[in-house]
Amino acid sequence: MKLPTKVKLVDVGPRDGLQNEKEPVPAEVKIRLVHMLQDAGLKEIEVTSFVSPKWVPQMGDNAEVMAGIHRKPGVRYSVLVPNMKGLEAALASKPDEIVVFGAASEAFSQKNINCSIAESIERFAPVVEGARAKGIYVRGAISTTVGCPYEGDIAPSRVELVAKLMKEIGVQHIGVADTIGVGTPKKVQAAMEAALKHYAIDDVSGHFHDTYGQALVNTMACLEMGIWQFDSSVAGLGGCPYAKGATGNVATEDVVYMLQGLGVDTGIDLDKLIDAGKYISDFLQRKPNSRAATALLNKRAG
Ligand SMILES: CC(C)(COP(=O)([O-])OP(=O)([O-])OC[C@H]1O[C@@H](n2cnc3c(N)ncnc32)[C@H](O)[C@@H]1OP(=O)([O-])[O-])[C@@H](O)C(=O)NCCC(=O)NCCSC(=O)C[C@@](C)(O)CC(=O)[O-]
Repeated sequence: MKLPTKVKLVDVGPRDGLQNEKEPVPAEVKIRLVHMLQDAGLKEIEVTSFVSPKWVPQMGDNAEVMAGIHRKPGVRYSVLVPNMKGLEAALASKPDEIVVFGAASEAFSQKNINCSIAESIERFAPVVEGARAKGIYVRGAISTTVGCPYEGDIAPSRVELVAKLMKEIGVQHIGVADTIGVGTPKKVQAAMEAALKHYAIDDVSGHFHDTYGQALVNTMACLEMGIWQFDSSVAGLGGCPYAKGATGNVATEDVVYMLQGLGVDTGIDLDKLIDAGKYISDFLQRKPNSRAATALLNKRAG
């Protein structure tokens, strides 16, 4: 089995991880979490989203959080942007990367961003153009690539179509998301193959929620295809407000532990990462949702 020799993890904890929290998480806590993640060696952090605060109140402090970060050289800071209003606000906070986010399912597109897939592409086109004109890298996330909470199974052809549409408007990288964590390895590989019809292997990443405990094995299935970029969330935080019942992303700690065991370089210090996960979990008054973090914290406690 030939695996990639290095893997890039984007920690989406501060954004995807916290967006669904009911109680407000103060900006200073989010900023400290970002600082702990960068100190642990994360090279890209998805910090926040410039969406409507009526839709996702938890991200209403986007500008404050971005302004409060002491940026570390070599670390990229990305933010979600759904439309031109979001882009204008995001540009002021100088992200390295923006993420436009669509879906392979019509129903999810309507619930999440209040428009059809075709309308979303029309909205994204000037966003992509505006960001790229400023030299900002544009990633596209495709939600519900395996299953949708409203439509059920999603065929790979639907993923391929959205990847094609995103490519046509200049999106530079595609994140293939299993929003509700229903995927199993072959289904996830099929969704990835659909995206790879329009994007090179270096421009595709995986974003797996862990609802059914499949996220790590799905990550492995992608590694076997040569995919080397993944989103993950410290302490397994998160979930999408418009995907009821779905749990957080695969825990960054679990992915790092697996990759260390496989001899694949991530540049991440697992001990420091566990500290970051413990910090935010303590704040939220719960245990980290990571098997590796739990085991290593138990070991630390003796
Ligand atoms: C897309 C919209 C804005 C459309 O929402 P809309 O209501 O159709 O938008 P609108 O253009 O009609 O505007 C309505 C109001 O929102 C305001 N507004 C409009 N845009 C913005 C903006 N950018 N920033 C701040 N305010 C904004 C706008 O100014 C107006 O304010 P009002 O006049 O009523 O006072 C809305 O549906 C929305 O914000 N949705 C966000 C949903 C979201 O954040 N979901 C979670 C992130 S996606 C995710 O988690 C999945 C992912 C990426 O992780 C991958 C996976 O796992 O699947």
